[in-house]
Amino acid sequence: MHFHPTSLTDAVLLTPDMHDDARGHFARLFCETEMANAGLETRFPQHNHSFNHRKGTLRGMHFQRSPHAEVKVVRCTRGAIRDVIVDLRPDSPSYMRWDAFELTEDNGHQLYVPRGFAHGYLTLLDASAVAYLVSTPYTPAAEGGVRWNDPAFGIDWGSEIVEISDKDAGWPDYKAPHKEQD
Ligand SMILES: Cc1cn([C@H]2C[C@H](O)[C@@H](COP(=O)(O)OP(=O)(O)O[C@H]3O[C@@H](C)C(=O)[C@@H](O)[C@H]3O)O2)c(=O)[nH]c1=O
Repeated sequence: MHFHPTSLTDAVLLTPDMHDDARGHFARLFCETEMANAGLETRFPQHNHSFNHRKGTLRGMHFQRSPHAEVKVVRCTRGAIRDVIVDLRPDSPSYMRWDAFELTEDNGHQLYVPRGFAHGYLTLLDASAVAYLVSTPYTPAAEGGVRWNDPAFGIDWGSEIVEISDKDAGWPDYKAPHKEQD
């Protein structure tokens, strides 16, 4: 596994070591030791999967509020997606910035999404599927979202959105969290 820093603080692109032979290839998708050595989360009590019928399907941007904030490790298992993250940590050097990554069935890249980031994706092909590890159990009461076209972020999705849930189309404009008084 190779660990590549991204333009956003603490977000990491993981690329697998491919062991090719006459049968095909072998790749280690998750390694507790390598993740720990890289200073990354190693405990993932949930493993989720989502399938999307159509190219142009957008899911996101989602996060869970503290103390239920989650790390996610996202992989495209079929087709291709544009995976987008936004840093929503006010104390981070990359606060309010976004980045996008093409994750495909063929490149096997995985995106490590730290706690405090909003995450979403747009499918680039019909019948695209995504699997992701999650570090904190699903807690609907702690769920929050950022609208895909919120002018506060100006995310470039790169292609047309044709399918989105009512929930995701309706996230309110982003408001910076209140600074705690000391
Ligand atoms: C996320 C999730 C949803 N569900 C249920 C709730 C609902 O009935 C159905 C679909 O939920 P949603 O519409 O929230 O699914 P979806 O829009 O795919 O939500 C996911 O989006 C991506 C971008 C993420 O980053 C994930 O963390 C997650 O928020 O599945 C669970 O039971 N467990 C889960 O962990």
